[in-house]
Amino acid sequence: MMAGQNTFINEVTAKENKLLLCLLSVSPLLCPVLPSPLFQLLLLGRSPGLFCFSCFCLLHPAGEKKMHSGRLLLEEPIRMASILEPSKPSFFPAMTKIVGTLGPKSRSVEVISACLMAGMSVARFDFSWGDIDYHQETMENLKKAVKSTKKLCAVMLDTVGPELQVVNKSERAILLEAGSFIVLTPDQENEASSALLPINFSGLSKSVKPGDTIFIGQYLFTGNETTSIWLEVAELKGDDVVCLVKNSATLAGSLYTLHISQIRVDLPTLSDADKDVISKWGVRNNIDFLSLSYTRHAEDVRHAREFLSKLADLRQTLIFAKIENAEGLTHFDEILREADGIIISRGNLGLDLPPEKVFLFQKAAAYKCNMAGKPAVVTRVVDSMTDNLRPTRAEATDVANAVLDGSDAILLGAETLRGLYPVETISIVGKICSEAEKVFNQDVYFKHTVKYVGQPMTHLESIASSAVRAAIKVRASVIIVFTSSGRAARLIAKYRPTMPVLSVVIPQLKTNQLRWSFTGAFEARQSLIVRGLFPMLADPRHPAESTSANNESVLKVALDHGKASGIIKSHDRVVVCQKVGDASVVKIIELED
Ligand SMILES: Nc1ncnc2c1ncn2[C@@H]1O[C@H](COP(=O)(O)OP(=O)(O)O)[C@@H](O)[C@H]1O
Ligand SMILES: C=C(OP(=O)(O)O)C(=O)O
Ligand SMILES: [K+]
Ligand SMILES: [Mg+2]
Repeated sequence: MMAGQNTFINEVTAKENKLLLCLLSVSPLLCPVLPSPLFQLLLLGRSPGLFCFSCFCLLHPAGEKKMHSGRLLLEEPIRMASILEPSKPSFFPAMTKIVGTLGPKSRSVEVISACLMAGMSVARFDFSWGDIDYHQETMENLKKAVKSTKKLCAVMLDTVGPELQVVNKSERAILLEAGSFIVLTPDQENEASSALLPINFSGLSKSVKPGDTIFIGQYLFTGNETTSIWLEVAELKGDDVVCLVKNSATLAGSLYTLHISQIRVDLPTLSDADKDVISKWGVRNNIDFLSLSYTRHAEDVRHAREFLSKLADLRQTLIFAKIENAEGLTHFDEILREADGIIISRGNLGLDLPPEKVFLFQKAAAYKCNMAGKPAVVTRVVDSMTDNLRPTRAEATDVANAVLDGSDAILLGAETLRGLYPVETISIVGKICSEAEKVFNQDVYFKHTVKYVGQPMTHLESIASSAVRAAIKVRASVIIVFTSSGRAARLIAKYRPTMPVLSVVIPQLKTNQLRWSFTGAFEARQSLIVRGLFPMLADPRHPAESTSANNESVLKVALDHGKASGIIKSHDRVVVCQKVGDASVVKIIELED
């Protein structure tokens, strides 16, 4: 041991828990000589005056096996008959999270409750459609559903941004014939008809040229409907654009999205209407996530953050950049640095990119998010379930691939908003995710991530990765992590443990000089979009200091919670990540009866 560093052999004895293993802190210099893989380190502490040691002894490059080929699918041959065996029921639908867009078919207390029970953990309110009052009514129902089901749900506000829309006030269906011509006009006084469509953008004729392609589809178009049209720009006439209709279709509904491939729309990413909605509806409902539609530059995220920072508690709102077009794709790296998470918005991206390129963006973007430890959300997975009880085979396979690609969450749009089977959709998507998680090659992923992070790691990162490694080695049924800011829990999730992570959010008392309040609610809800994290709010009456006695009593509550929900059973092993005094500890406990 190096001078000045203590070796701790902890005697942590929870009343009902037998301590299996608990170790010590070691100098990093010693790591190479420790047997590898060693059951992982445990301690990160502070000796008087200086941060000392974090020991990171697993996966030291020396002695490690060479990296696998990198396939993120289990390499062991899969026994064919095992595919037909029914899956064991589990207390939670999947580690991958499901974001549901709430709307006409999913706004009653009953349906929202059923969505929560089926596994939806984030509710998306898309302001491209519906006004503040409409969404507030839905919100009130969500609150009732959360209360009655006792399922926590985060709230995401999705902006309109520079979305081009066609308004059909009369809502009468519009028949369009291939080969005919139609005029797009910014004059919104006009009624929509098969000869003329009013749009919300006056700069269209300055943005396009003859030969350009324009797409118009109903709000949350699904890609397998006959209600979308492709147009070719034929002629520009002042502010109007004359187009040739390329396919016959009937436009249905009150609102359509218009998309011009690879054209920059000169409108702000956060519009005045968005700012108004955020400062009214967003503030009133303490939104957990802002889904920033059509993020095209890192500056868009910085601007949104500055705006949120002035709105009371929305300082804590996380910003998810929606990458929906080629411009956002081009600036992806800088956007990722600035954003808290990414939405791979395949609805619009699927129009802006050639179809054969979409998968590559998804894989590259999810990977970059994983390495940055920021959540990746994939949209538009089971469009056909809007009208059908089962997804197509391609869709079912696509959901599984999104999980293997590393997504944290799946975002459902039309399927839950106006679909006939919102609850069934959530349930089926959850089941597919869960099956994919089982064959996700965690070993390859883990090693790659550790290598990517490099050395020296931050103390917390080494603790987090070690907790995951230890949990897998001892086949723990769950990892329990104590966290205040949520950072420790997110870092554990970054290493994609195969077991659920119970993140025990310890509230902290704070003041804004006017009133006292507790932190914790935002942090708990915000982990509901991260793969594998299951938050639990500790009782705020519980003292926040991480003394042994306090930790033990919170741990007991967490274990009881885990047992009550069926995630922890007698004789299970559990890995716990917490601070004791100044030292961060990873300990492994084995439960008795
Ligand atoms: N109130 C608490 N009691 C015990 N341990 C804690 C508490 N808050 C955080 N920890 C632990 O402290 C370590 C450092 O975490 P920190 O960076 O402070 O995380 P966070 O910001 O998530 O609280 C982690 O091991 C975490 O599990
Ligand atoms: C989710 C998407 O965006 P929107 O807000 O248009 O539904 C998408 O484009 O996939
Ligand atoms: K939107
Ligand atoms: Mg979109």
